[in-house]
Amino acid sequence: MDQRYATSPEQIPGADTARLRDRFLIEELFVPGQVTATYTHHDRIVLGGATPAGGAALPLPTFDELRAEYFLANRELGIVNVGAAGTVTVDGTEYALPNGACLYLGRGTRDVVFAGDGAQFYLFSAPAHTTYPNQLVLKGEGTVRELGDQLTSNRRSLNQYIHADGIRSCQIVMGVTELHPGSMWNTMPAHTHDRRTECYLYFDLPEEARIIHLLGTPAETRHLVVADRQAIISPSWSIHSGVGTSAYSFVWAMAGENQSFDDMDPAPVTDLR
Ligand SMILES: O=C[C@H](O)[C@@H](O)CC(=O)C(=O)O
Ligand SMILES: [Zn+2]
Repeated sequence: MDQRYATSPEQIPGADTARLRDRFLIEELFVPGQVTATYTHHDRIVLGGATPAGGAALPLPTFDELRAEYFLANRELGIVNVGAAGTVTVDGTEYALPNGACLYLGRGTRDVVFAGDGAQFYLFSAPAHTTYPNQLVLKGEGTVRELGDQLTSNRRSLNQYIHADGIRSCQIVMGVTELHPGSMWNTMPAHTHDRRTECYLYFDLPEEARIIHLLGTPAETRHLVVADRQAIISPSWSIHSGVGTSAYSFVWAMAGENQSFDDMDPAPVTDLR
């Protein structure tokens, strides 16, 4: 399991490209036949991918770093399938996850088994104090918010799946934003939320395209060049916004002090440096 300790905004000035990528970018999540995981000490989020292959079922292991008998002993998990249709079997109950479906698994869920060649299950987990029920929601069946404008190249549909008015959880707030064709910008004007860490998994970006992802405090920004199906960690003090050389989608997911989606500190465009 990849371990990433927490970073402070004081570490941003002077960080070169390699350092920024080591700290904030996860380049490979979907490795056929494997479950990958990164433990970030920002809000103790674990994110990764489960990619079944060769017709074999792929169990979710526990990891030494968790000091837990099984992965979900003290945690909850949000899953979004960004690949072909697959299944997740949870303590004997099979859930079918077509592309774009989101499954929530509560604390205490013991056995989690992924299956389906071509399925790519994105995993986002946070510590949980109690058990909320396991629940599945299909693509487009959450709360949908239409954001942005063609004139500012940021028309996008934001789907909220795990949130206060949808699938309930202890900490996780999770959904998928889809850029409309011809729109390239997400989350601009940008924001921070000092009470939550957020991660983005960019996907459905053409192979030759890239996203220029902005991070840092509003007064001290940097960028990462991000390829398809790579993830970024955005500490509470960092903006998280990107522009693609092509349209794309991303899974956004947060954990921390509260679950209030609109608890954001705006970072006006004219304040960015
Ligand atoms: O705190 C919320 C997150 O940054 C995202 O949900 C923003 C987003 O998906 C978008 O603007 O398209
Ligand atoms: Zn945010």
